[in-house]
Amino acid sequence: MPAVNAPRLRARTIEVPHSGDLLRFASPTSPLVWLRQGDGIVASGSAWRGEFTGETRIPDSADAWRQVVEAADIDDTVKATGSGLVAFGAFAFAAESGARSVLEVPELIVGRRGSVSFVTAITADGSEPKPRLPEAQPFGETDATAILEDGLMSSDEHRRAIDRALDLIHTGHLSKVVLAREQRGGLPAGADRRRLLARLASAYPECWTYAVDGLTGTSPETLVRVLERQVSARVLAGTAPRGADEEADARAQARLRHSEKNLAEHRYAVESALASLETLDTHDDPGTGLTSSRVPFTLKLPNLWHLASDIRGTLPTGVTVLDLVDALHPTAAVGGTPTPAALDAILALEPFDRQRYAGPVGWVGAGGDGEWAVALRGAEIDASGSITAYAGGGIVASSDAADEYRETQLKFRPIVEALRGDAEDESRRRGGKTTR
Ligand SMILES: C=C(O[C@H]1C=CC=C(C(=O)O)[C@@H]1O)C(=O)O
Repeated sequence: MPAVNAPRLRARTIEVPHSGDLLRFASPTSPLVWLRQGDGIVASGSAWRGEFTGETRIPDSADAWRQVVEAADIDDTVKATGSGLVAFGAFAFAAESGARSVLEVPELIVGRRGSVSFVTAITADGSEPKPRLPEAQPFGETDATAILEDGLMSSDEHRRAIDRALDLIHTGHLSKVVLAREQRGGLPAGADRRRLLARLASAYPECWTYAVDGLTGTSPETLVRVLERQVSARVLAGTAPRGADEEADARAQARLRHSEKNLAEHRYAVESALASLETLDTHDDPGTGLTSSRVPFTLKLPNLWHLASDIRGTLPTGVTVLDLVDALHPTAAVGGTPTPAALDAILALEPFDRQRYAGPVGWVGAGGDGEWAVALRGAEIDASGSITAYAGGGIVASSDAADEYRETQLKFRPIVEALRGDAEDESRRRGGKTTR
């Protein structure tokens, strides 16, 4: 286990009166945000930061977190989801990535779960933390808008990459590989990034709106969630465009439900998630008792339909949510099947570094609980405002390149429209609801 420079953190949580719009408490330039349906945690400052790279980036972070928690002095009488000592995290998709994987313990967290609002203050210098609700900061004048353009993977290159992936599938090297493309742009200097996050959260209220170390987006896919030892995960794979009117939409939903191509793509993803979680089921207690819905359901998002399956179980003794994140990543919803061959194909066929796109993003608590999503429908936005957005799709034997390209366009929509500044209007047009 790598030795970690773990300071003795002190964390104090208090309940506060209803805090209103949480985003008003986030930093305009380097927000730490985890929100769904108005609940969640936002944070500022840095009390401790761990950076990890390479093959062992996730287990190294799990070890580091154990050491940080062991050394910490925590007083949390609120005991709500996300209260107490918490680290936000984001991990690179690939071991070879140049992107840093991070765990970040902020200095101040403002959170809400249902009717409970709370503030956690954290110090690293031995001083007594003084939690109090800071003043809400109105959004800045400069909006976080940008127009994105194709990056290294033009539509022609995307088609060529899919043809090569299909060759690998037809010659028996792979059953499925998820190929992505990227788009690039830049934020105006001094932009208030909370305005972008507000549009993402309002257009996709049932998705996880996230911002960690510049990784920004709104994901429909729960990689894994542990609350009071209960484990849940939502596997998404298989996609169809929404219909233009109610009837066409119902037809699109029915077609997706019966599409052999999409059902196959989905099956690979569920099997990989179940197999990964079962590797942790080696403890003395009765086990995780994992269950998954036998037939996927259709999940309606403002921009598309997905096939979805929920997995549930109980956390084995001695395991934290970061161990589950390590076991699950990368699922076949973002890598492929078999995983090693799919990862090799991604490295060979995508002419860019995915950075933390399709990697795990979320938070971990001192008790090993936490919520992690797959970082989809978003972008890396660096400190200078330079943006790289990503979207991909699962390629299986019966995939069609033109359909796959259109699917990536649909998956770019949340971040592209929020950056254009019109996601709120779009959500209103669509009725703004995400439903099962
Ligand atoms: C890889 C992405 O989506 C994944 C999640 C849901 C459905 C998917 C699909 O149908 O291909 C992908 O597996 C992405 O949004 O960039």
